[in-house]
Amino acid sequence: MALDKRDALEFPESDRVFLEPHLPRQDGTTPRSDMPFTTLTFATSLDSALALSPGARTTLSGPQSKAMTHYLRSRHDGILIGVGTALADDPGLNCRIAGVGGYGSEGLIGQPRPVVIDSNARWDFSEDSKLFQLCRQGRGRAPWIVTTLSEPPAEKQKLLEKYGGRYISLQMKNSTGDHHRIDWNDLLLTLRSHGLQSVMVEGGGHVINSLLVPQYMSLIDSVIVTIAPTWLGEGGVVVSPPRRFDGEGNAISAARLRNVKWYPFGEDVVLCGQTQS
Ligand SMILES: NC(=O)C1=CN([C@@H]2O[C@H](COP(=O)(O)OP(=O)(O)OC[C@H]3O[C@@H](n4cnc5c(N)ncnc54)[C@H](O)[C@@H]3O)[C@@H](O)[C@H]2O)C=CC1
Ligand SMILES: Nc1nc(O)c(N)c(N[C@@H]2O[C@H](COP(=O)(O)O)[C@@H](O)[C@H]2O)n1
Repeated sequence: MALDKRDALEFPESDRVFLEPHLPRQDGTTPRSDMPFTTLTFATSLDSALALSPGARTTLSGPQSKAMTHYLRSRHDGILIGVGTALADDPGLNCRIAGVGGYGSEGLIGQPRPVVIDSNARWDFSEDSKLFQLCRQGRGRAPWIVTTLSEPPAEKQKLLEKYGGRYISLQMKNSTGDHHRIDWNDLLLTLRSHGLQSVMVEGGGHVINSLLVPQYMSLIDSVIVTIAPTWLGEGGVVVSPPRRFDGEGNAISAARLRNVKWYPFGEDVVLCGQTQS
């Protein structure tokens, strides 16, 4: 297998220092032993949009913050998206930083495990999907797909397993009365039990908005958001969690970050913070 550095991204050591306090510990220990260290990270426009429309792959990050995101990928065991993102983007979800597996070194060290929430196995992937191309090139791992089906489609399962991926079956949570959502506690516990000590949740809108609610906020250990100097306009996929109200019925902010730091990064700014003190 050729180990080709030509298309690798560079992320200099000097730029890594500021991120360190916001990242999973290097020794692999986690704040809670049964849960992965969970980072919420995405790129947004000034009008809080992730993409121009649900089906549109939209570039927001400039070159420096894109390299930063790939460094984040190298520092997490898993990278999680929803099926809407898989369908829209045909993403690679690998790490293309110089020096990680497939980009200047052997094996898959530094390559995160893609995890796709796809309750009803809607994602119609094939050998040609970007993720599997990268697997064949030794530049990425096959996905784990989280489904609520107890028997996922056999053909898709076969293809996944051929590349070392798998379906993970989880029951829908109904204790909150929401029969359409996988419970984040169950999901993260399951991923930890499958060996992921850290997970970065990358999107899209439904995934992020379902995590940014009071009952799950404490599961997020770190938030790292790239803000690009652009407005995408109406009709975009937006990060806007459900409204909250105080005891008197007045609207209050849905979520607020603490311990916030801002870092200019090329034309973008990267915001790091925590959902709790
Ligand atoms: N700018 C950025 O950093 C990113 C942008 N995106 C963009 O976001 C767009 C896709 O976003 P969305 O359409 O909102 O799709 P999505 O990626 O959030 O997936 C939504 C689907 O995932 C499943 N899902 C999510 N949470 C679930 C839960 N808790 N339980 C059960 N099922 C769950 C449901 O089937 C839902 O329809 C794409 O255009 C993509 O390019 C995606 C990731 C990052
Ligand atoms: N950090 C960031 N900046 C952007 O501008 C983006 N559009 C995204 N999107 C996310 O990255 C995935 C694509 O990854 P590959 O380049 O294919 O590996 C995409 O699916 C979104 O999750 N992120």
